[in-house]
Amino acid sequence: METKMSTPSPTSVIVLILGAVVIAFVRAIRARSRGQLPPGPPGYPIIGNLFDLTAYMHTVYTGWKEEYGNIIYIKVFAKNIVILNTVEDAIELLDGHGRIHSNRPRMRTLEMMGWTGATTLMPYNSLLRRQRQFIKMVLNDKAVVTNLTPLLERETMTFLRNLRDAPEDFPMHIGRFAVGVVMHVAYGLDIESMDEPVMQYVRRAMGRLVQTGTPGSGKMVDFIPLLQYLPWWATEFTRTAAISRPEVDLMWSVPFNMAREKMAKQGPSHSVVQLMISRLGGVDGNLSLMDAQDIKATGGALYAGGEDTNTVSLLTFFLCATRHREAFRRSQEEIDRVVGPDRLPTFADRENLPFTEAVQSEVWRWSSPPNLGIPHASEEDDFFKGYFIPKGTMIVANLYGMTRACEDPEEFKPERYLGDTPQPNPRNIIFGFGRRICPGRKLADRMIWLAITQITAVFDISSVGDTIPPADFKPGFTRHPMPFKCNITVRPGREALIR
Ligand code: HEM
Repeated sequence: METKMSTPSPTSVIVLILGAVVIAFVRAIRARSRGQLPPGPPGYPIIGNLFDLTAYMHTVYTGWKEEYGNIIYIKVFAKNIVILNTVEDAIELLDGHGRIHSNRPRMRTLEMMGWTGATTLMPYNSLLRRQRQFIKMVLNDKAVVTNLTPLLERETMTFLRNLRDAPEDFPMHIGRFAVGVVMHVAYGLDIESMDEPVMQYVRRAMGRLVQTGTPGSGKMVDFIPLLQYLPWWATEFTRTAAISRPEVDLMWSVPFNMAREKMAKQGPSHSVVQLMISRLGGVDGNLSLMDAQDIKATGGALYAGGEDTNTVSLLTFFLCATRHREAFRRSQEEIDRVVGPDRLPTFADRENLPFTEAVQSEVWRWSSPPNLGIPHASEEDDFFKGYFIPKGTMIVANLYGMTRACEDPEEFKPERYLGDTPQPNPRNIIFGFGRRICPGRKLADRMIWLAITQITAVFDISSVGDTIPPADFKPGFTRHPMPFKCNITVRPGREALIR
């Protein structure tokens, strides 16, 4: 644990806070003098909308939309925040004005926890572009189809087997499936069991990250940067950050070293970390310290970006299958009709299974895995739809709100994507926008499709007795359903499909 920070006196802390307050005030006056900011709820002098921040900002923003419209402005201390509530505005601003709005705000919460350098946190600079290029080489549409299909088929079969053998542990099997795919894609490592030592390191750091919640959802250090200089023992968060840093260091280093060793023995696999090591000249020890750190950070970001989002997607699928039996049965009937009982559905069947496709879409719309996009930041002043967006503004896409801009948003209705006037595809929302759009979206789409479709073909899923699990979710960056139970049984005549 790092304990070496010097301890500031109470006077210097007060001076630091007063300094931040004065800077906030001056910046606010300058911003207002340059143009009209978007509308938003009134805040208090100096602290702005601080008291509006909660762990459920997505529902707050969605409620504000009724009152203030599609583009909303709030301010917390010196930080300008613009919330985008519609897909059209998000595409126009984050994609159309992508040159200006592709940066990330400093996320000091995460930096203090040791995540500096991870793709997700990087400013839009040449190093970030290099990370994304390497990720793209492994996860572009064509590579995902040609190189990763055997991996997805293998991992899905393990998932089916685990569900058959211990159905009550379905949340654990979901986690294992997501880990199996992501560890392979990120590092080229095949994980047999969640008890492997490397997974202990990875899960410890991830557990703390997931608990931390949405960037910008209320940690004071994200709004008063000077607080980062508080001693490690001063607040609950500084203590958490101090514990997290060595954990993240291990999470990044241990699988990186394993990938490097494996590669030295077997040659490079189709994985981002191994590709980066080989292209940056590192198998035989020639990797510079900076490159090594950059590769570790990319691996860590891939794991963090891919594991939890996919776990949440599948937990939500099981929740929906339990709550909405008719939709699940209709999907089963479609698969039975198209594929028959004697084999598992494969990607070759995908275009002939429109209802099952619609189930996947509706799972992602009904509960967008991340409630909010990862914030973008503006590199320059900009004008958008008559509003002034000052340089440095944090721009948040309200994914939850966007997926609810439809008729009966709380209803689970896959039919909304079928027929003559289908509703827009949630895949154009939940993966974010512009130059920072999720680079793992094609992989996520295929891995979730295969898992959902094969599980539907093989298993019956139902409630335990008459208890229908509620649609309750934990707070946080991703939308985890509250723990729930369901019955999972192999359908009669389908036993032989699980090998
Ligand atoms: C259902 C699954 C997933 C969802 C919903 C999702 C969603 C997102 C969103 C909303 C962003 C932010 C985009 C923006 O800034 O506008 C993002 C970024 C990112 N995602 Fe995903 N993601 C998923 C799966 C994956 C997978 C499988 C991987 C890789 C294995 C991955 C890796 C990343 C990375 C590295 C970033 C950061 C990109 C950057 O900052 O430039 N994600 N994802």
